[in-house]
Amino acid sequence: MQIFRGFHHPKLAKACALTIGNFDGVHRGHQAMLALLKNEARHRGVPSCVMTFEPHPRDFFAEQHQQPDLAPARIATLRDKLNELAACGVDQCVVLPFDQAFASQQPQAFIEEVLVKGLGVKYVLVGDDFRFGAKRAGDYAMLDAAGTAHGFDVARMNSYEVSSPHTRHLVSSLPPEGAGPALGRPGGRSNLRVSSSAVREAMGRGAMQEVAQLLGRPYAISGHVVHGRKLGRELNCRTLNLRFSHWKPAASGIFVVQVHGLAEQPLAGVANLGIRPSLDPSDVNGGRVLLETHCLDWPASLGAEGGYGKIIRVELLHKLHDELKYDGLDALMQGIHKDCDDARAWLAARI
Ligand SMILES: Cc1cc2nc3c(=O)[nH]c(=O)nc-3n(C[C@H](O)[C@H](O)[C@H](O)COP(=O)(O)O)c2cc1C
Ligand SMILES: Nc1ncnc2c1ncn2[C@@H]1O[C@H](COP(=O)(O)OP(=O)(O)O)[C@@H](O)[C@H]1O
Repeated sequence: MQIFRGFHHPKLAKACALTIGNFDGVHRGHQAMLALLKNEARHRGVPSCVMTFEPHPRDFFAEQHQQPDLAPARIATLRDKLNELAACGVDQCVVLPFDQAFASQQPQAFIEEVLVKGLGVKYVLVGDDFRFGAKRAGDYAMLDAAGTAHGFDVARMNSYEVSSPHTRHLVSSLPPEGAGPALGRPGGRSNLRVSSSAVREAMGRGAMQEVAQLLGRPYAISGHVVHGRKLGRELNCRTLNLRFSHWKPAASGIFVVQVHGLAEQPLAGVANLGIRPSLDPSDVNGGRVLLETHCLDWPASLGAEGGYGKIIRVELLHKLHDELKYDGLDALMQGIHKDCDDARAWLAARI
C-alpha cells in the first residue's frame, strides 16, 4: 500500500475508488466496506484508496475547545491503522492532517478541490452516517448530486452487525426494537452494530474476547522496541517497551499477551499498557503511554538485550486488572510476579 501525506503528490494515482473515514481499529464493519471498495475499484480498473485523518477530527475539536473529554479514546495508533489497511489489500492511503483550514472547508470546496481535482475519484463509498465539510453540512445527498454533476458514482454502506456469544449481552444496553435501521433483528435475534464506539466500550471494560470478535482478530499494538529507564532488570522483570502514540488509549491495565516478531513461535508474556502510576512522572518516559511486555520465557538465543530495535506486535488476549499505584518498588515487584503467575495460569487453562 502506498501512503501519502496530503493529496498534492506527483505519485498519487490520477484516478481512484475512494472511501473516507477515521477507520479507528479497522474493525469488521470497516473490513466489509474495504472489500466492497476493492471490488468496485477492480471493476473500474482504478486503485482503491482510503482517505483518513490524523489527528482524529474529534481530537482536533477537543483541543480547540480545551475539552479532553471530547477526544475519543484511541483504539489504534496511526502505524497500526496503516498496517491493517494494507492487510485488507487497500492500494493507496491518503492521510490528511485535520486542522483549522480543513475543518472550515465548505462541502462543495471539499468535493471540487479534494475529491475531483486532488484525487480524481470515479467512485466514492461512505458509511450510512457520513457527514463532511464545515459544521458537518455536507451529507450523502449532496455527495450524490455532485457525483452526477462531475461524473463519479457514490454509494453508501449500511451498518455491519454481528451476533455472537461474546457480544450478545451488549444489546441489552441498546435502544428498543424498531429504534433505528442500525439494529437488525431478523427472527427476533438481537444483533450488535460493529462500530469503533462498540470496540472502545468493550476495551474500556477490558473484555478482550468481545474486542477480538468485533475486530475479527485479537487486539494488538505494534512498534519498535525502545529503551526505557532500565528499571526492569533491577526488578528482575525486564520489559520490551513500545510507545503508544496517543495520550488516551481505549484500553489500559495489565494483560496476558503474545509477542510476535522475536522468535518463530509467538512468545507468551504479561504486559502493562498505561502510564505507570507507581513511578516518578518526571523521568524519561513519565506521562507517556507505553506498552511494557515481560516475556515469561525469554529464549536464550536472543541474548539478554536482543529485543531493542526490533519491530514486534503484541496481542492483548486477556485483561488481569487495572494499573495500580504500588507503595514502593518491593510492592511493585511482588505485584508483577503475581501477574506473571496469573498469566501462566490463564494460559495453561486456555490450552
Ligand atoms: C506485568 C507488569 C505489571 C505492571 N504493573 C504496574 C502497575 O500496576 N503500576 C505501575 O505503576 N507500573 C506497573 N508496571 C510497570 C513497571 O513499573 C515497569 O515495567 C518497570 O518499572 C520497568 O520499567 P523499564 O522498562 O522502564 O525499565 C508493570 C509492568 C509489568 C511488566
Ligand atoms: N523476559 C524478557 N522480557 C522482555 N524483555 C527481555 C526479557 N529478557 C531480556 N529482555 C531484553 O531486555 C530489555 C529490557 O530491559 P529493561 O531492564 O527492562 O530495560 P528498558 O528499561 O530499556 O526496557 C528488552 O528490550 C529485551 O531486549
